[in-house]
Amino acid sequence: MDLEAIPGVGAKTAERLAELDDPERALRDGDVAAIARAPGISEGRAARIARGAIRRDHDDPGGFLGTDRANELYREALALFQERTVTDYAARRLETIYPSATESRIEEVREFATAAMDRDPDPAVRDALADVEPLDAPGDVRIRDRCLATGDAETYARAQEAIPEVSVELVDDARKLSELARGYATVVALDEDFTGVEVDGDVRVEPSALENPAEVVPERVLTFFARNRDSLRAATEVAQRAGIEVDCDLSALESSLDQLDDDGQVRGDEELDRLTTAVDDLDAAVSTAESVANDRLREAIEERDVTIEGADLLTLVERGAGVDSLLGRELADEYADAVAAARDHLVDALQLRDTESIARRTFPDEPTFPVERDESVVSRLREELTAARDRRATRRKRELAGELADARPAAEELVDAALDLDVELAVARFARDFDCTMPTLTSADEAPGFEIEGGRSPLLDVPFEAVEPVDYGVDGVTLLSGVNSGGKTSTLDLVALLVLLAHMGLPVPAEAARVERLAELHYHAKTQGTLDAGAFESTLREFGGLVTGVGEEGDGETPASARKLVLVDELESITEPGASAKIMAGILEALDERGATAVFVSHLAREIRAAADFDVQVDGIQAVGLEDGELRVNRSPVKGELARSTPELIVEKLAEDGDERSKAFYERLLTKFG
Ligand SMILES: Nc1ncnc2c1ncn2[C@@H]1O[C@H](COP(=O)(O)OP(=O)(O)OP(=O)(O)O)[C@@H](O)[C@H]1O
Repeated sequence: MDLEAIPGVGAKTAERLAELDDPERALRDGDVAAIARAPGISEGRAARIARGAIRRDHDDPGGFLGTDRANELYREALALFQERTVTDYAARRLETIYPSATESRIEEVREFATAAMDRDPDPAVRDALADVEPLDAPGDVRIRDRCLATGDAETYARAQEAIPEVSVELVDDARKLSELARGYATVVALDEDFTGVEVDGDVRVEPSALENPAEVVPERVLTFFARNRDSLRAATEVAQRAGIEVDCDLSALESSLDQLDDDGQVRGDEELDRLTTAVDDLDAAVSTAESVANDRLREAIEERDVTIEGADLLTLVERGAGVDSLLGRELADEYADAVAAARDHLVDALQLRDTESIARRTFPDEPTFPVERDESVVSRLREELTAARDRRATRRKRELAGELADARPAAEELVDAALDLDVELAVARFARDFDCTMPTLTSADEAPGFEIEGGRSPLLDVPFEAVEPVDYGVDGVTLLSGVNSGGKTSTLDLVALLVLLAHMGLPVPAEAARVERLAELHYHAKTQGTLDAGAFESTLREFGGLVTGVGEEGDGETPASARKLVLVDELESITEPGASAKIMAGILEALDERGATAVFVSHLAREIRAAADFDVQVDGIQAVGLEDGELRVNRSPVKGELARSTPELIVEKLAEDGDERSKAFYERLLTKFG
């Protein structure tokens, strides 16, 4: 894959990405977390790269988000999904979903989202997801008790590549091989020529070892599964609870994982545990056995009156014999009993089997007091037990690694499926939390503009339950008038949000929605206060560029602006009211000529309409009345109605309620609003 073909990836970034284990897979899967593991690539950048790769796959020119406010709303929309993920992976992965103008991309996400909406956001699955993480491939396993040996330079290089966990040694003769066998517990010779060479130590000739690395280093497999055990267990639970189909025998995987401890050692093997405990407890058990013998013997001696004839005593003294020979003569049976008890204790305490006969020789047959261990026998016993333990551990490691080696791809699939489920569940929760539907996308020829029924923005500053549904549809250039705080800005936000979600391929918070498939969304937020001359000029330039499509690509037949949705909030505040009404009228005329869809929120709707040379559509967010000094508002704009402003409403109220004399004054005032 040519990484530099991805939009936004230059030579340097391509080099960094190439350092990943499998950059193609990461990019293909939009795995932002994996891409961010490349050196010097932040998560934000990783998300941009992943989006770039998707854009390349779909021939998507990008650039849907035409303004800062559009971009800001996209971020807010994305955050609503990200809040509903459990894993970091899923949160990052969601960043690959972006508003696109390309049908195939939108369709791809729509298919995914439609299936996701059927998912049941079960809290138990949510809990299980908390421990699922992308699998970590340990690259730092180093095995020091084994080495590979070869006399061939090419095999040497292949071995280093295939099994980097062990050291590879160049050997040309049996002498070198035997030197190695002294330094390593096991030497695996890779050349057929070494067959039959007599060398002391564990030297195996295995010419096919490089094809089965797991047999030489079962630790590779075991460490991988040990490191990822928690994540795999959690993913297993997720799969079981959510009923995800994976090509993996989950109970076999679970039982294999149960046999591993955190550092990749085999656990739960009785024989291995017995041998390990025997090695660990050997010294203590020998000391206790010694005490058993001595306590018994001391007791026996204390209980006995020894009578010895003078002549015998004399012989003993003359021979220089010690008290031991007296013990042998007088207390032979008691000594034998005491030593037998000590030997039994040792064999029982350490649960010895194959090494029982060696263990019994720890205490001598010849009577002595105190009874003492034979250190050389204890050493031999230790060696035998340690070797048996290591043999058992290696065998079990090989067996378990054999069981697990083939399970790795399935394990990867399992974790991927669980992580992907988290992304789906975030979409499912969003759809449920905000009563969503899948929007319809139409081409401008089929139906231009947008049509929203019962849209409710989750971005409002009121709890979602309190959000009143809004119906609104626009096709062409429209002015949106409305009472103060009636919800004009909120309506633009709602329209922009729905348009963005629809172009992301995601469900929208509305009873029904239809949106024209657009190339760009230009949403201009309200300007704070009058602009100075410079800022005014640059804003005007921006609109100039927008309406004339300068520097932008059209598709030849339709002018570029025709596939842009333009949303503008109170542009009048950029300069004095008289001038801004004229400017806005001019912008609307230009947009109208190009067949664009645009909604301009303005308090100067009347003035703009008067200044425009075409019949501008004016819609209004109407106050239904004043209640206790508070406006009651119909949040759905009424088509073709210029909304009465708040001052007008108050004048009207005074004209109705005032006394006869002042009433005439208010009525006259009211006519001014015309
Ligand atoms: N659909 C709705 N449901 C419930 N509350 C809403 C809705 N739309 C708007 N509001 C409430 O009305 C407030 C004012 O809305 P918004 O700022 O959109 O009005 P506006 O007409 O743009 O105001 P201004 O005249 O100051 O520009 C919002 O902060 C929100 O609390």
